Amino acid sequence: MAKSPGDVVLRLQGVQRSYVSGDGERLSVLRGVDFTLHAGEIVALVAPSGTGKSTLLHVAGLLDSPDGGSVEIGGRDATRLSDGERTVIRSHEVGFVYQFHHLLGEFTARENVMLPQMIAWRARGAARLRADALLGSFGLAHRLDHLPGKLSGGEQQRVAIARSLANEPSLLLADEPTGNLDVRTADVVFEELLGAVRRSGLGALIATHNDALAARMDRVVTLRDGALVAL
Ligand SMILES: Nc1ncnc2c1ncn2[C@@H]1O[C@H](COP(=O)(O)OP(=O)(O)OP(=O)(O)O)[C@@H](O)[C@H]1O
Repeated sequence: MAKSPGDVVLRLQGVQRSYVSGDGERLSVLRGVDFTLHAGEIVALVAPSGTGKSTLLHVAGLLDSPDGGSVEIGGRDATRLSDGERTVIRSHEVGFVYQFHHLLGEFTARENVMLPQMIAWRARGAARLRADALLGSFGLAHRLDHLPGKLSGGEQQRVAIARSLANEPSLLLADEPTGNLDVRTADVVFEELLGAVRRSGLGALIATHNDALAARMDRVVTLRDGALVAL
């Protein structure tokens, strides 16, 4: 659901997550992450490889549960909800974009953007209209019936971005969303992503290794010793 500018869309408090490796050793990746993201705000997450960016995005997007702390989306602490309630929040409130598009190869561009809407119980006709409008806004009106395998890398990633916005989430989480594209295409697609996010008024946390892309966002944070700090 769209939020008013300034509304808190994501609040992490004291979030901890560790992994136990094969030889029984514990690796504490997140050691007390505090973070607040508001509607209309785009934040870059820039940190060296292996410091926990993906872990943080998975926990923030309710794909993974923290060992400690709270994850509030739209004012509700997801760590206190059932799996079913978390799934509903994830599908209605959170959009994800990954480095690799993860489109379903046997479905067309339009169908890939319709699917999450139908899973969230939107009527087929309305889902189709929204898919066509979204894909059109990314310059893909002539690619609606194409299978992902018939699209260029940039087009595939645009479809993935359109899909992430299909259910009008309040929160967008992106993990190297243009990291798999050549520099020029990455630049264009990233600009389109930022434009779409700004128009939607949602809050976005976008992990990138690219300082130039990070500089186009509203603020930059990094992970240091398992905590999130401003850069
Ligand atoms: N399921 C897992 N089991 C054990 N260790 C894991 C698991 N997932 C991640 N890790 C470890 O946790 C640390 C953080 O991983 P994560 O993928 O979050 O880092 P990242 O900052 O996203 O890295 P990159 O930029 O390379 O994608 C790494 O040392 C990784 O090996």
